Amino acid sequence: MTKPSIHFPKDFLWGCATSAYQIEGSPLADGAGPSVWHRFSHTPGRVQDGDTGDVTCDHYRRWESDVDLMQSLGLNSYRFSIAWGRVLPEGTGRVNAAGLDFYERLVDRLLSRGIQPMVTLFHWDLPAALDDRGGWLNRDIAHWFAEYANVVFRRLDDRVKYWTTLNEPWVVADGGYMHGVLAPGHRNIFEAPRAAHHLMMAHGAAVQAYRAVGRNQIGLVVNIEPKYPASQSDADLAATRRAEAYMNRQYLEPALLGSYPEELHEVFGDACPKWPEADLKLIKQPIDYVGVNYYTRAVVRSDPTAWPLKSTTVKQKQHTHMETGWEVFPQGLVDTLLWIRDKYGNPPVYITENGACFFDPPQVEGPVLEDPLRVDYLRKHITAVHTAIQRGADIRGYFAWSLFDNFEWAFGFSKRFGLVHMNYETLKRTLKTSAHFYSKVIATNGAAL
Ligand SMILES: N=[N+]=NCCCCNC(=O)[C@@H]1[C@H]2[C@H](O)[C@@H](O)[C@H](O)[C@@H](CO)[C@@H]12
Repeated sequence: MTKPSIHFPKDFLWGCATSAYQIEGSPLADGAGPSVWHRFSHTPGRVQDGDTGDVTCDHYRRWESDVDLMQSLGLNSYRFSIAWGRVLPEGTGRVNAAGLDFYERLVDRLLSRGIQPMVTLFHWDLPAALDDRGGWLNRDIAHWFAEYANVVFRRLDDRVKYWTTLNEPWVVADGGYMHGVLAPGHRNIFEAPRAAHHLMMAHGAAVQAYRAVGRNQIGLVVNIEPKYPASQSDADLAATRRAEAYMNRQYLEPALLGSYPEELHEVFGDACPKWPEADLKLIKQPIDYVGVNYYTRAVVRSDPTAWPLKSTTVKQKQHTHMETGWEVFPQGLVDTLLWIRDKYGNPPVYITENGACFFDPPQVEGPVLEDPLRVDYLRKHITAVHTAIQRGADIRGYFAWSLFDNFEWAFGFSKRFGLVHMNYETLKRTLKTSAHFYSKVIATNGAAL
């Protein structure tokens, strides 16, 4: 039987995603102020092998040829983030013209190559000067973030059609304030929900500011990891509900519904704050789309000894090279997209990140490096997106994570997610077979899957 031909909607965005601290390098160049990730990566023991973002892919200096590489792949869109500290070195007040100019030149070159920019305002690299003033623990950060957003909107909204306020606030609150494994490295259950709330207030303040000056689209990017109970026992079902509320609903629901899931009281206990209604009203600014970052699912088992969720995830068979063994589970992406369709009124959705790190075979020299596991992962997950579209989900684009191998936060350079291999000594970019595969998928709008 011939395979039914797959076609995506006519104006579907096909892109790759990156973030400033992970690919740019030159974190202090041309007047830029340091971020919390500059400090964190320069603190011994915080990042594997002592890796830092000082050079990484050197995109800050190689951006022109990198945009030409994107064009050669046939991308019609590119998702990247702006480093807040390049634009406002102290986080507020003085604008660093050189920093803003860098991003303006990048946007102009992308557009000249027929590539639509999708710009993230915050992808974890908070200016260190603001962390010194409390960072995400200070309610004033909503105003600081709106001030920064306004500077960028006024310069670029005539050319940037797709804006994102925050990338994955869950990771910042959970990694940076609950477990302390990411910048700024706090381990405090009383801080985590406050950081989470102030992140969402900043999101709302930036969207509110955008409506006064912007004419295009703005949204929020969340990581969604669907939770499946390890058994139908009451304990496992309750643990699964807590895990889903903590990761998947804690940010989406204040943004879309103006309320927090009740299960958060079970997670945070007496650390669970009570917020004024006005805060929730600010957070619930109408947005134009939801960005979904999908990597894997979690099979959840109750574990009363596990902090703070009292649950653990059960490792599954086929998984990627992530330490916690992210399972390859494309059905989870279908389930996630239909869950959003049904639970939140079928909002426009972009898959703003999807990809995998595998232990790619030893990097032999040559024009193309073989990465069959990543090709298989991308094929299955892009097919899952198509399945969800056929079942009525309003999906408008897909961004592979990531264009290049890059700085994978606390894992440093040990994890490779790129469709393009990065030689960190020579900075040579080498296409992997997944890059060629993705090019064909884009060129045929999905038919080559
Ligand atoms: N779903 N799930 N699973 C568990 C939670 C995952 C949270 N981490 C991410 O999604 C990060 C996102 C980040 O934007 C990017 O900066 C990171 O490089 C990638 C790869 O790590 C992903």
